[in-house]
Amino acid sequence: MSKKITRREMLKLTGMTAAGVAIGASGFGGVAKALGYNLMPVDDNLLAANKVMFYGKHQSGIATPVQKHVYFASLEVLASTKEELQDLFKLWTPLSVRLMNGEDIGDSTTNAYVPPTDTGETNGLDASNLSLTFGVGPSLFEKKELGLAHLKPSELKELPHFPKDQLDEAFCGGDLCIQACADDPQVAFHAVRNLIRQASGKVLLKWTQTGFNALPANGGTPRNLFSFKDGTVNPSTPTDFDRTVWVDSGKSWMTNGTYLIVRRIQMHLETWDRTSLKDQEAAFGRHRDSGAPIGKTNEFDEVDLTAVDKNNKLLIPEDSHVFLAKKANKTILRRAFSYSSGIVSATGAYDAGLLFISFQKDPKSFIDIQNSLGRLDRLNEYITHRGSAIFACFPGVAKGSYIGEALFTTL
Ligand SMILES: C=CC1=C(C)c2cc3[nH]c(cc4nc(cc5[nH]c(cc1n2)c(C)c5CCC(=O)O)C(CCC(=O)O)=C4C)c(C)c3C=C
Ligand SMILES: [Fe+2]
Repeated sequence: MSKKITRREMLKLTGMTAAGVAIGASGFGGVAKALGYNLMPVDDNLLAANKVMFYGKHQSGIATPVQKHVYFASLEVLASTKEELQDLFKLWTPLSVRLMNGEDIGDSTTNAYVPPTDTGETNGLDASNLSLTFGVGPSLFEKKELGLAHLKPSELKELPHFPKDQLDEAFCGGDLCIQACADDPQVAFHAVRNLIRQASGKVLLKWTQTGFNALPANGGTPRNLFSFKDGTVNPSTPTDFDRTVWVDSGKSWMTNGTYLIVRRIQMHLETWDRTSLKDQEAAFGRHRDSGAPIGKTNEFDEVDLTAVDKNNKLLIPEDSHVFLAKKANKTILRRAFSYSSGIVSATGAYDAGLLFISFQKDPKSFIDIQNSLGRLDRLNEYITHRGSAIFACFPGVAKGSYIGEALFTTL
């Protein structure tokens, strides 16, 4: 059985690295071995209840059916060499498998005089369909000390300023991200908390956001805080995902990876709640209760942008959200969560809205859709974009490999 790394021992390890102790060409792995650690891969436990697989061609948390909760963390990297960062991902790999198995990150502590290895707040809970998705932001490649500049994909650029953006730096950017999704909020939080704790001195939390989804018992589309079904038109088949989400083979270290775009969008519930149902439906271009396109009956009926009423008036208004989004003729995977984070102190309004997360093989698809929504989208009256970040999500991890290996082994 592999020897687990306790926090105290980890502090010794990270402390040594941070202090610049010569650790030789084999880096962290060498030090770990010398101290008696076994960084052998941990397996997905096929018998674990409510479990999402860690290993695979693609990372979890993308094609994984959306869970009830998210804990999204954007991180600043403090590691000062590429090897240090690589070692961090090597360390996070077996810990992530354990977390997604619903296990503690280490053996339970028998010595009451040291802090427990695992923080412990998920004791008694199962894996709760935890998924973990790791990505790297454009700013990581600008850190000269890491020497990664030549590996930055041309698609990985900070997003342009969009009309109506009112971004708050407190919810923007990041060198790394961890998207932890689970059906229990404490399981998602615990995963990020323990990964960060074991990475002491290597990363700092930059910003975080929790979110939730109201998943109907019959498995239907969740409703957002404006009460509309959100996520109806989305890729669903493996062919759709190949077309829309996964970076094609031959595209360097990003092959089988994808680009994650996150936008923290405040939804002005007070204004919405004073709006007539007719105007609410006109803003989206869909009926609220059924989720059907205006003029149709069923949620999944085709959205026909040319359909007219008896007066030859477009059924789906030209300035509606759906009309403009569809008009861009680009596809993305939307995997959003609602959020509620108290109030905006300056106004007393709800700080609530949508943690919009999309995955696409090329960020240009998102940019084209957002530009199409632009100043015209009737929804703009009710929403404000407050946060924004983009991350390149690694391909999936093969057993025996580690998160991000393709990036670190490309010359
Ligand atoms: C740039 C991409 C998009 C942003 C930002 C965005 C914000 C946003 N959307 C809703 C609610 C709904 N969006 C719906 C459809 C829809 N939205 C986008 C893109 C963005 N939305 C696309 C590509 C589509 C699909 C268009 C199509 O082809 O039909 C819908 C309708 C139901 C559905 O298909 O999911 C809703 C509802 C909110 C509240 C919001 C910001 C807060
Ligand atoms: Fe939308």
